[in-house]
Amino acid sequence: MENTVVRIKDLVKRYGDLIALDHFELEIKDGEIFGLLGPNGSGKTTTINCLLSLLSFDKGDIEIFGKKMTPVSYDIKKEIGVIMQNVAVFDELTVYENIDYFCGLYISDKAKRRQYVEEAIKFVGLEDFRKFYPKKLSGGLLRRLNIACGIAHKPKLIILDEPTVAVDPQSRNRILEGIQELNRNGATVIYTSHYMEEVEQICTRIAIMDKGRKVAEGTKDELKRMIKNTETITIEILELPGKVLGEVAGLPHIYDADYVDGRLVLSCSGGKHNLTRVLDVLHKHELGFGRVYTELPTLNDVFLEITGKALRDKED
Ligand SMILES: Nc1ncnc2c1ncn2[C@@H]1O[C@H](COP(=O)(O)OP(=O)(O)OP(=O)(O)O)[C@@H](O)[C@H]1O
Repeated sequence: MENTVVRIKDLVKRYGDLIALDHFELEIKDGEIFGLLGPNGSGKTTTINCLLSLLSFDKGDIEIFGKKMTPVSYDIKKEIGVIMQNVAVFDELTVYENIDYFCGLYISDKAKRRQYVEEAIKFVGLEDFRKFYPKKLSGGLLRRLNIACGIAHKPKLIILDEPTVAVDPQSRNRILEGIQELNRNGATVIYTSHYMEEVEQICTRIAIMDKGRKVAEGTKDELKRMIKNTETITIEILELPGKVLGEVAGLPHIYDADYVDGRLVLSCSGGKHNLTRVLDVLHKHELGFGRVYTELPTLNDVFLEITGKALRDKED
């Protein structure tokens, strides 16, 4: 369980003047679902491409399964399954033929290959689409085909680069459950995404990237413990006199209080009875209020606190 599957040391990758990876380090252990989380352009895809030796780099070392990774490390490559951001299948081949083609790159025994292809089709739920050509598949089904092509040869390390972009919720859930099942069956998984909810849902350990650097790493609980925020309280309230806002802001454990558009938002650090104390103040001043909710910190809060900006674009 504790064997190192991937080790990236001091990786530097430049595109001209742009430093895409800035002394990036990473260690991934056997059996992990490792999440590489970061906003667009933070260097996730560049990391994966360097890892796979698809891209040369300026400095650093990469080892996979304890061996140095090079463009001709075919013994390593055959143990890796890759599902890239852009769907890469042949339009002129059917679903079955596509999976058979990719599986055939690694598995020459025909009977074994037939079995593996059938297992992959079943795994992604494309049984009814065996003879379909990719053009006839919806975006979600096409993604599932892409995944089947990447995992049919039963790789020990599976790398998925944003596999759920532009995928409907049903296919998205299926993909996430599928990744967890592959992991339960023994595969180590690297999963890149800028969707923090997905990473929170399935990843056992997470590295957060920004501008080619690793800004934080740990389990999701460890990451959340790194920041000041432990709870955000929101109270819908029509009117809030300035002196009451001041009183609330002065309560213990509240380090930020904001009242905008009828919403009082309080950031708390530690403490057990923050909400009760706030409501006591409102009662004392006989102020009515609407909905009240409290939220635990998210990975976005972690990113926000470390980098000063939100993790993902609004349109996502
Ligand atoms: N071929 C290239 N030539 C020049 N710059 C590039 C190239 N590929 C990537 N970059 C730049 O390198 C940086 C890292 O890009 P990369 O695609 O690795 O980020 P990412 O985190 O995977 O983003 P996304 O979520 O958008 O895929 C970005 O600033 C990007 O514009």
